[in-house]
Amino acid sequence: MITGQHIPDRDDDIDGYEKIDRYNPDLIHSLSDHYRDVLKLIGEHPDREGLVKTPERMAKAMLYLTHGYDLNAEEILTSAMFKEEYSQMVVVKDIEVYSMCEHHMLPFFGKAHIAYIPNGYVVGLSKIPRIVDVFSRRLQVQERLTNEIRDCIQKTLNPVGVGVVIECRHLCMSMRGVQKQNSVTTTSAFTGEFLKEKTRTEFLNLISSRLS
Ligand SMILES: Nc1nc2c(ncn2[C@@H]2O[C@H](COP(=O)(O)OP(=O)(O)OP(=O)(O)O)[C@@H](O)[C@H]2O)c(=O)[nH]1
Ligand SMILES: [Zn+2]
Repeated sequence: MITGQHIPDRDDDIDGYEKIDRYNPDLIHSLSDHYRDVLKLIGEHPDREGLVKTPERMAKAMLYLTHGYDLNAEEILTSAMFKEEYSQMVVVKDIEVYSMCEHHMLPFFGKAHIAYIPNGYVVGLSKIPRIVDVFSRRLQVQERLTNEIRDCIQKTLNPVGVGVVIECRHLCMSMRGVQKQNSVTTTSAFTGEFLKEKTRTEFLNLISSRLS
């Protein structure tokens, strides 16, 4: 039985998710208590030396792995938009993705490749990987992650088009379940010019080429 349970204040709303005070010590304490119970329920001894600090570590790790709920992708993008007459495709590829599937809360990880064609404004390059983190550091499915990144860039930057390709390995498919060690899932989402075959092909060629 957990005592002194901390129920987070829910007073704000980002992207439809309720904002919590993620690093509130009471919340960490309450989550640690739950993880201590989890350890007992899987047959472990939470008081043995190696596990004494584990519930707190798990609580802090889980709060970190879901910190994307606290971030506002539109704010991040609008904080670094610059008027620029560049009208060719901008591609940021091989962006590391670490997320957790919402079905098993096991990691999926891999790479995102993102492109847009500016429409009077470019965005600070670092902001593109930052918005990948906003949406990936949540409980996700790969398809929704892909669409959320596309929609956020389209809505905020209003480019001529956006292309997003994500390739990931899902631990719920390799270390358990169907146990396929080498399968990779690819998802994609496009708007505007990227719906045309010529532009999409240019993007796909650019992300498959390697710098020597
Ligand atoms: N579409 C999609 N499915 C996912 C993703 N991550 C995990 N899944 C799947 O979610 C499904 C959940 O299916 P269930 O049958 O309810 O769960 P399960 O019994 O654990 O399924 P198995 O993994 O087949 O053992 C599984 O097929 C997972 O492979 C994702 O990002 N996108
Ligand atoms: Zn899963």
